[in-house]
Amino acid sequence: MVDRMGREKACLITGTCIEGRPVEILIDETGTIAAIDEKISGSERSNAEVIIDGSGTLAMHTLANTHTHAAMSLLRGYADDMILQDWLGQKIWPLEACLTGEDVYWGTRLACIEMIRSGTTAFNDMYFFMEEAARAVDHAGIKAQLCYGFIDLNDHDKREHEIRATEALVTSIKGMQNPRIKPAVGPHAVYTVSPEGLAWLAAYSASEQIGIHVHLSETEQEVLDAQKNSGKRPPAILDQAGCLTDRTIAAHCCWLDQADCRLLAERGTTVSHNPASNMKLSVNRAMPYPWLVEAGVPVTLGTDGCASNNNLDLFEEMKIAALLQKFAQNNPTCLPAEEALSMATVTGTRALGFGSGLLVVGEPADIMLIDRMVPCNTPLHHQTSNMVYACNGGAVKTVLCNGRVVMQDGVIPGEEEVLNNASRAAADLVRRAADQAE
Ligand SMILES: C[C@H]1O[C@@H](n2cnc3c(O)ncnc32)[C@H](O)[C@@H]1O
Ligand SMILES: [Zn+2]
Repeated sequence: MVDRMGREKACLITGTCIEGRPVEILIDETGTIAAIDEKISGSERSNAEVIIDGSGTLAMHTLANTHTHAAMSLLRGYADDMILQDWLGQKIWPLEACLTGEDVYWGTRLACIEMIRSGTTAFNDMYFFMEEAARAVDHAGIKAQLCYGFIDLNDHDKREHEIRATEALVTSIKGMQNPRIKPAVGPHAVYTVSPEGLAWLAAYSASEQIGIHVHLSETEQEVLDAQKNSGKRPPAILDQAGCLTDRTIAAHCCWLDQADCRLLAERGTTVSHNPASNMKLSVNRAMPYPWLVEAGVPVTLGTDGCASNNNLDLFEEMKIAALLQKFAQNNPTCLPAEEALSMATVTGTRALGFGSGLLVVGEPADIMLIDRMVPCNTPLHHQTSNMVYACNGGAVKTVLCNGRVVMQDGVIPGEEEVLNNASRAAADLVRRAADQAE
């Protein structure tokens, strides 16, 4: 907890519940969970200078969004109901050519507010003007792994430009020395990055010991083109360049075959499942969840950007993931609620390197307090079932990140200013793109 002067303070959450057990949670001045007990003892509770009344709530670890493009919140509803190649080529990339750093700042602030409102305090982001995204995450008080979306289209000069942009972002984020913000590298996909670009990114990420965030095997076309152009499937192309590592998060992965899944498992790569985006862009195949689990690949959850989802609510994503897999496998036991919740908490948080994703003593106090007295939590036979199948992010009342309150009883300081600036930035961006097209 931080007071008005910016000093860290110990804090106590009273009156909440963890898995049906009434508890109090003590958070020390470093933002770590110090104690969880039915009643925190008098000597310990006297350390807490701030009390948060959690009565009528359920306390849970917050959620981790492992694939998004946060500033695409400005493009929400701009281009719907199209296939991926047309959506990117005809609508999204022409608009993105007109983006400014200020757009990315306000778009990312807007995305952070939306994520906080729905219980997400850590995300994995790939976009442009990422120094501005880092500033936005810093101001929002949550956690992110940020990378520049590297696209060289097999062009030498573009590649040099993308290399400089990647290095500049990594240097800038390291210089911030903010443990809530990490740099990564972001090869967009095998169809937009040359083998030389991929090899440079692999070597650079290894030397800096930072993550790799990539789109992988999203469409059948991507796989067919890769085979036609190189004789290899997309995971093998990434692997040959050194981009499949235990620091890699690969998004989508809808068109993997069983051998691809085994390769990802051998390399320790994590997958981000993005079911809403995949269905909306109609990629025509569900990510092969049973094959990935059988191979031992960690599977996490991401929303993708707001132009293909069109929100950042991971509660909705948990439900959509569970329903899509059951439907695709014709098996109602596939991806049960407990697994959907683990993907969004434990596996996602670990993949981003922000802790265990568990609400236990010694871990960062990344905590959401969920309203118990709402229809989606009435009755509450099985809490996990309510979280995955009944609730959406609207049930979240209060959110802490590293022990700092970022939303209390539905109030996020500065929200109105962010909404106003994001609306203006979105309108100006669309106007500039229309002028450019004339
Ligand atoms: C960073 C770039 O990635 C683009 N993008 C957003 N969503 C997708 C997707 O589902 N597949 C491929 N590329 C995507 C984004 O618009 C940026 O240009
Ligand atoms: Zn994406």
